[in-house]
Amino acid sequence: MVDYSVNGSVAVLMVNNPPVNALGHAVRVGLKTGIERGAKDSRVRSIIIIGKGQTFPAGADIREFGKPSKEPWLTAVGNLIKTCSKPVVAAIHGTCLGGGLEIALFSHYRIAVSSARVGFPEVTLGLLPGAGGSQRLSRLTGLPVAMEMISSGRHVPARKAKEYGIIDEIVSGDLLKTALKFAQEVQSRPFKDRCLRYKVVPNADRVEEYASAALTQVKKKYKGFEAPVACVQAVRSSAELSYEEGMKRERDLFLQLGQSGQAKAQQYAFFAERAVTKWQMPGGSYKTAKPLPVRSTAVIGAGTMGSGIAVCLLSAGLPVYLLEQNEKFLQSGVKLIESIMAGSVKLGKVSMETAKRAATLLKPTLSYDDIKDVDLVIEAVFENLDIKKEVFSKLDKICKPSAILCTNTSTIDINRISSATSRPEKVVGTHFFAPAYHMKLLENIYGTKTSPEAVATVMKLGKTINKVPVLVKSCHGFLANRMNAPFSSEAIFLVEEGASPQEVDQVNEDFGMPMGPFKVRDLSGIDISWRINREVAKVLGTSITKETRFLGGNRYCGLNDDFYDKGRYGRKTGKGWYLYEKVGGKTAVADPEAEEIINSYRQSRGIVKRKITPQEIFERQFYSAINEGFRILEEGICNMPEEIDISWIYGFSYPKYRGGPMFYASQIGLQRVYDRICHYHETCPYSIHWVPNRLLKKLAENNVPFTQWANHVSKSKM
Ligand SMILES: CCCCCCCC/C=C\C=C\CC(=O)SCCNC(=O)CCNC(=O)[C@H](O)C(C)(C)COP(=O)(O)OP(=O)(O)OC[C@H]1O[C@@H](n2cnc3c(N)ncnc32)[C@H](O)[C@@H]1OP(=O)(O)O
Repeated sequence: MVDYSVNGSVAVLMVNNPPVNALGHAVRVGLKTGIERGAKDSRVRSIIIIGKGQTFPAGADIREFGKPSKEPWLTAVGNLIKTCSKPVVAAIHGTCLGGGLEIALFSHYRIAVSSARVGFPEVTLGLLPGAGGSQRLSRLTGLPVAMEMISSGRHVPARKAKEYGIIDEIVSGDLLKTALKFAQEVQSRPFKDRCLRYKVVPNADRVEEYASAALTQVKKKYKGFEAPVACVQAVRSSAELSYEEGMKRERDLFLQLGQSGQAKAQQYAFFAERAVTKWQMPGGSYKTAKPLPVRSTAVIGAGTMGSGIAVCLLSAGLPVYLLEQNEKFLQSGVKLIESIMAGSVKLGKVSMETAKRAATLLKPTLSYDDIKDVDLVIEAVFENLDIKKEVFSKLDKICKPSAILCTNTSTIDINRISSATSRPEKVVGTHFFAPAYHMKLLENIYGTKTSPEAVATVMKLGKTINKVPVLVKSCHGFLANRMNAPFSSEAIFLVEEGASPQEVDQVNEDFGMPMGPFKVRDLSGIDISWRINREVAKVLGTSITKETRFLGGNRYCGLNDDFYDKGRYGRKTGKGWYLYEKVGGKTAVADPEAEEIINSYRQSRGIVKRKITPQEIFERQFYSAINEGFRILEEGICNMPEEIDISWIYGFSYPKYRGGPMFYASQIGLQRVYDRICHYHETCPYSIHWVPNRLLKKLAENNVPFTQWANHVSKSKM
C-alpha cells in the first residue's frame, strides 16, 4: 500500500491504493512504517510522500467510517511526520483532499503540479477535518480563507492554493523527478520552523468579526446543515485557544458530528451518487454498452425547458441547433438563453469565455433540414403525446440513422413516443428538471426497445453536461414524478381537509425542503397543473367539472381549479396560493383572499375544517411518496433505493443531510412506516397510493437491512 524506495539521499514513500489512494488502515500503517524507516535509514536525508497513479491521497477511506477505528489514526501518522528528524516533502498531483491535505500540512514542504487541487471536503460528508486541519490551515492562510475553505469543502486549484500559502511551489514536468531535486535542495536548510503548529494565526484579534461573517454566510448558504457551522467553530478555536486546546476542540466537534444522523446520511449520499452510475437494463449495462460520440446536438422547442436544456449543452461546449416553428418563438428562446447565460456569468457560475463560446455554438433555425447530421436531438415541446409523436415522426425521416433521439417528457411512456419512429432502439427519455440549467438530476428513461448503446450515450451526456444521470424504466410518470404525485396530491388534500397552505409549507421547510409544495406550485404555475390535470382527464377519456371528486377512480381535489378560475396562476400573476409583492415577485405572504377561496371551496362541498397536526402533514406527504417508492422498486422501474434517493436530492432538492426518502424510511424503521401507511389506508380511503405496498411489507416483516433491499427487489421481480 505504501512502497518504500531510496533514490540517492531521498526516501520515497509512494502511496499505492487505487483508485484514489484513500488513507485506509493499511496505508496509514505503510506511512507510519515508511517514515520510521526513513528516519532511521542512514542513507536518507529527506523524505517524499507521493501518490501512485492518478492522485495524491484524496482523503480518509470513507468506507471505514462508522466501523471500529484501527490504530494508527491519521493524527498519529501526522505527528510522526511533523516530528521527523528529516524534512518531509509532500509532492502533490490530482486531488489532495481531506486526510490527504492533513498529511500534506503535517509535512514540512508542499509542492504541486498546476493541475492539482487541494481541499477539505469533509463538510460534504457531514464532518470537519479531524486531524488538526482546522488548526493548521488557518495558521497558513488566515482565518477568512480557512473558514470559507473548510465550511464549503471547495477544491482549490493549485495556483490559488499557492496564493493562499498552502503550496510552496508549483512545479512542471515529471513530478517525482522534480520532487527528488526539491527534496535534495531542502536537506541543507533548517526546517523545524516549517512546522505549522508553531506559526501564529494571522489577525487572530479579528476572530470575532471573521467568525460572525462566516456564520451568517454558512447559515444562509447551507441552511439546515450542522457541519458547516461546526467547521467555522473549529477554525475559530485556532485563534482563541492554544494549539493543544484547539486540537481538542476540533476532535470534540469531529466526534459530535460523526455521531450525528446528518453525517451518516451525507456519507450514504456520497456512495449512492456513485452507485447510480453503475446502471443496468435488460441486455446491457455500464460495463458492456459503449456510448456513441456526441459532437453536435439539436433541441426542438425553444420554450423555458428547451432553452434551459440548450444552455446546459452550450455550457459544456456542445454546438446546439435550436429549432422552433416560427421566428417569434425562436427569438424569444434565443433571448432567454442569452439572459440565462448573462445571469450565470454574473453569479460566477459560468466564465465569460464559456458564455462567449456558447454564443458562437448556438444555431437558431426554423428548418428541420439543418439538423439532419446532428449526433443527438432533444425534443422539448409541449407535453402532449400527439405533438410529440408528430415531432418524432419528422425526426425519424430527417435525422441520420445513428442519431440518438431524446425526449424531455416528464410523464409520457417512451414506448408511445418511439412508436412514431422506425428506430425505437434510438429513442430514449432525457427528463430535465426545472430550471434545467440549475437542477442536477437527469432522469434517463429506456423503453422496451431502447438499445443499451442509446442509454450509454445519454448517461455519458449527463456527466458531460455536469448533471447526475439516473436510469429508470419507462412507465407513466417514471420515478420522480410518480413519487411526487402522491406527495403533492396529499398536500392539496390536507388543505382541503383543514390545513392552511402555510402550515403545509412550513412542515416541509422545517424538514429541510427548500420550498413547501404550495410555493413550488406558485413558482411552476397553477395554470400548468390545471393543464396537466386536463391532459390526464383526456387520457382517461373524461373531463373535469366543479363536481369532480374522483379522477380515474382516485380522489381528486378541485382547489387548484378554483385558483385557476380566479386568474391566480402563482408568481407570474402576482398571486396564487400566496400573495406576492408584484407580478413575478418572490416574496410569498399569506393572503386572506386565498383563504376565502379555500373556505368557500370547503363550504360548497360540505367539508368541515379540522385541525391537522404537523406530524400528520409530514407523514401524509412523505410516507405516501415512500410507499410509491417501494412500488417503483417492486416493479423494477429502478434497480436500487439509491436511484430513488439521488433523484429526490437532485430533482427536488430533498435535504442531503437526510439521505433521501428511502434512506430516511430505513432510519425511521420500515415497520413503523408500514404501520402508518396502513393507518392512512384506513383513514384516507379513495387514494390508491395508500394501498400498502407488498415489498415494503415483506422487508418490514423480515427486518431486512437497507443494504439488502436491492437483492429482495430482484427476487420479488422473478
Ligand atoms: C478518538 C477519535 C479521534 C478522532 C480522530 C479522527 C481522525 C480523523 C482524521 C482524518 C479524517 C479525514 C477525513 C477525510 O479525509 S474524509 C474524506 C475526504 N475526501 C473526500 O471526501 C474525497 C471523496 N472523493 C471524491 O471527491 C472523488 O472521488 C475524487 C477524489 C474527486 C475523484 O473523483 P472521480 O475521479 O470522479 O472518481 P469517483 O468519485 O467516481 O471515485 C472513484 C472510486 O473511488 C471511491 N472513493 C473516492 N473517494 C473515496 C474515499 N475517500 N474513500 C473511499 N472510497 C473513495 C468512489 O466511491 C469510487 O468507487 P467506485 O468506483 O466503487 O464507485
